[in-house]
Amino acid sequence: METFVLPPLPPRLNPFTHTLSSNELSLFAVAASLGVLTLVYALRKFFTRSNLKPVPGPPGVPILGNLFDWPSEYQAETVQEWKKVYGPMVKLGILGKRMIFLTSPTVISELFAKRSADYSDRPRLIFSQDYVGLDIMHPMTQFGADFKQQRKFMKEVLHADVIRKHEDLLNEEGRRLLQGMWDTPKNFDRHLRRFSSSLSLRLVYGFEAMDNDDPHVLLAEEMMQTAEYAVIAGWAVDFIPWLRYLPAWLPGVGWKKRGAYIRSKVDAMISGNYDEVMQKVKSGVPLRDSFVTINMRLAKEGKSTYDEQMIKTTATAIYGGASDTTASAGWSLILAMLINQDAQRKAQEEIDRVTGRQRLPRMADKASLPYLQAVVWEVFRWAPPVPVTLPHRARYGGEIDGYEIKKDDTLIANLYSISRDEEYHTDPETYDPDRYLDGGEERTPYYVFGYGHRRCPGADMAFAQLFHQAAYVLSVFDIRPEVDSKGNAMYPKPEFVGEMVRHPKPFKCVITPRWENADLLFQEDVKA
Ligand code: HEM
Repeated sequence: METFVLPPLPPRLNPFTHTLSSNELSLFAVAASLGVLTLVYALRKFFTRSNLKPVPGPPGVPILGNLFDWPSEYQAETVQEWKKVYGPMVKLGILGKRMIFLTSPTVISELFAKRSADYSDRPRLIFSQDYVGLDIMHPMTQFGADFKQQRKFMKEVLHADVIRKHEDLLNEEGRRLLQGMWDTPKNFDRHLRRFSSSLSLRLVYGFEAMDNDDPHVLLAEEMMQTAEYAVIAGWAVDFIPWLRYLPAWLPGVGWKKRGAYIRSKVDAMISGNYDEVMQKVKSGVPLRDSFVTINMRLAKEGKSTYDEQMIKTTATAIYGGASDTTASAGWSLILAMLINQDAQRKAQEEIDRVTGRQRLPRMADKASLPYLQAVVWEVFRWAPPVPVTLPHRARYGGEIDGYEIKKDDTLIANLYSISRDEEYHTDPETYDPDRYLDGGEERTPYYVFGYGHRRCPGADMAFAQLFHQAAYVLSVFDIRPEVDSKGNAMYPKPEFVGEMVRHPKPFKCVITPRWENADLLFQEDVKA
């Protein structure tokens, strides 16, 4: 098969929303489409008059609209600034498509939770869905029968009770994380990355990743990168659907070949890992029970309603949804503990009261560790790993607070805006676990996982994983700032980057054992 190297990513845009990539677009297509659009726009304006208020937003330019306003970096923060000018809903129009950012907690929960059936579809993206084949992956599946079946399957395997059954896995990977941080504390970010990848790989396929160069981790990363490229790079055919009928040999239609190439990568991830598990099972190679082996067995025994294709794609969606997001949360936890020494000390004192420094915490200790729970929730709020939801499509037109929503509008909730809403959270820029405790009574930020039918199906697992990581790391290590030549502490400024998943910029810290022989905790687990 013909292969080629992916070109550097164009300016990054939000998933599912696109600007035009010049190399893909024929001038003819643009000119013709602009003419048609102008006419359609004028006619529409004339014939459709509504008493509802139009959603406000930056003014833009004729036809191209807000193409040049699209925030390709720091999207959550930019939308938060727009909120101050335009209010709870901010509209951007690009080439006749309407994209509405939702910024207020009440509007978001009204549309995505209360009216979830109307606003839980995904926009139709010809390139990534038809050419790359991502339509069968849960995050991209249109709202309908397939989506509901996938969701049921996900709920069954990611339910809190099921997560509890994986405690041995969390313990094993947690100990390996501690050993890595003990041996090379400066590489804490790599150890956390491996912890997240390996945990997801083992849970889904039963493969262990001993380091970050493990071929399964590399394949998954490549697949995620190419899939993200397919979604966010910006493809003319998504704006001008008739471009799909042009033959692939025409200049400017190279995107068809590129789609096939990306599809081969995605297929390799979907089928490669699955086939390897099948092969190992057939040859009697011992494998830990995983999502794939359990469901393969059930299907073989005729006890499952899910076929092979469903098992494969769900496995890929779980791995894809889990690994980057949980790694991001893991780094943010270390950063939060570093710059909030007081919170770190309080969490460590609470852990010590429960374990007596004689063992590592267990899941059953969760109820006795309310401060640690608050520490974890506050990490999710202070640094939301997925600051804006994936885009939702309005299946019907509607009205909210006197504003008009049109059928096919793309709606994106800025979850970051909720985390910074002063009516929701006091002094929102400050990291403060106490806000949920001792009569603080602020709402637990469940919203960081989204709302309604599209709420993150991995929320319980994500919480369990970060809680476990926090409990283990804070049992054994102190996280301190570096000091300069005069002995002054050098606290990093918290800064975050990333599009779909946002994570802290690299930072330094000093990680040391809390006492001599603290390693006995994870090497022997004295009273496990
Ligand atoms: C730090 C942890 C995580 C955060 C903050 C997070 C957050 C989110 C958010 C905000 C969405 C989009 C909701 C929407 O479009 O309205 C989402 C979707 C999704 N997440 Fe997560 N997530 C996390 C971890 C996980 C884990 C551990 C898994 C799998 C085990 C997972 C699987 C998914 C999937 C499959 C979707 C697509 C759902 C759909 O389209 O219906 N996520 N997540």
